[in-house]
Amino acid sequence: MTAHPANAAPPAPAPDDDLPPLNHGDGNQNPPGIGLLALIREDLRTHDGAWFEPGFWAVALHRFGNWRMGVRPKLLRAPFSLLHRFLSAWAELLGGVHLPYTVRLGRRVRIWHHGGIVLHARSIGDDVHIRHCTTFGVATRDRLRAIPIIEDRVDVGCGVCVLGDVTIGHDSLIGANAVVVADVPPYSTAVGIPARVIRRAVPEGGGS
Ligand SMILES: CC(=O)SCCNC(=O)CCNC(=O)[C@H](O)C(C)(C)COP(=O)(O)OP(=O)(O)OC[C@H]1O[C@@H](n2cnc3c(N)ncnc32)[C@H](O)[C@@H]1OP(=O)(O)O
Repeated sequence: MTAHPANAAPPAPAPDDDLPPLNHGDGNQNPPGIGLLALIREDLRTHDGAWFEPGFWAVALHRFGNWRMGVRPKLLRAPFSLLHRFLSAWAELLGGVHLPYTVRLGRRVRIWHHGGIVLHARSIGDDVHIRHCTTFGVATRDRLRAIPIIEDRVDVGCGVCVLGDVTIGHDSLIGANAVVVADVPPYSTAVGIPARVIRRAVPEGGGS
């Protein structure tokens, strides 16, 4: 005998229901308090004026994709969203940097070199450095919201993977080819697979 719908067990929660939704929709992932052009000029300075670098294209297009022009109606954004999708698809194809518009991206983020870079993070802080063949993303396909947070001033070596709902604490260094699957505390140097902290350089006074 089947249970009456009113008595049926509630559906099981999805494995990542404990995590906040991704930053889709109308949210603006650009840093507050600075206009689009000033932001892109700052990104260009961060990339040493190298406007031809795919890392700069990826960051500038991300800024453009989140530009809201101070108007709310989505209709006005639609043509720009399409343009953004088209340009970023081409930039990704040519430069090998995938930086979704849903990532909350800090100021002065520098992407060195290009190729094999996939940055599906919840947020990337200010003054973060990223190199070729770096991946930020999910650890398993059943937890699609479980993606990393990269705090301010993190320096990510080439070939690094940061997987799942983990946080790389600010002012940390991640060694080349490390695979990070657990939180890294601030001011750490982490290396290896799985990454382990080999050093912590907390400034005098304890840092923040
Ligand atoms: C074209 C380009 O130039 S692109 C730029 C490429 N460069 C990068 O990506 C920079 C990434 N930097 C690194 O990987 C560095 O080695 C760092 C930052 C992790 C560590 O540098 P240092 O502080 O000088 O550490 P140091 O060289 O003293 O090594 C400390 C220990 O970690 C080990 N180690 C260092 N780097 C790594 C690594 N990537 N993976 C595994 N172990 C490592 C060392 O063998 C050493 O081990 P031991 O104590 O058992 O001898």
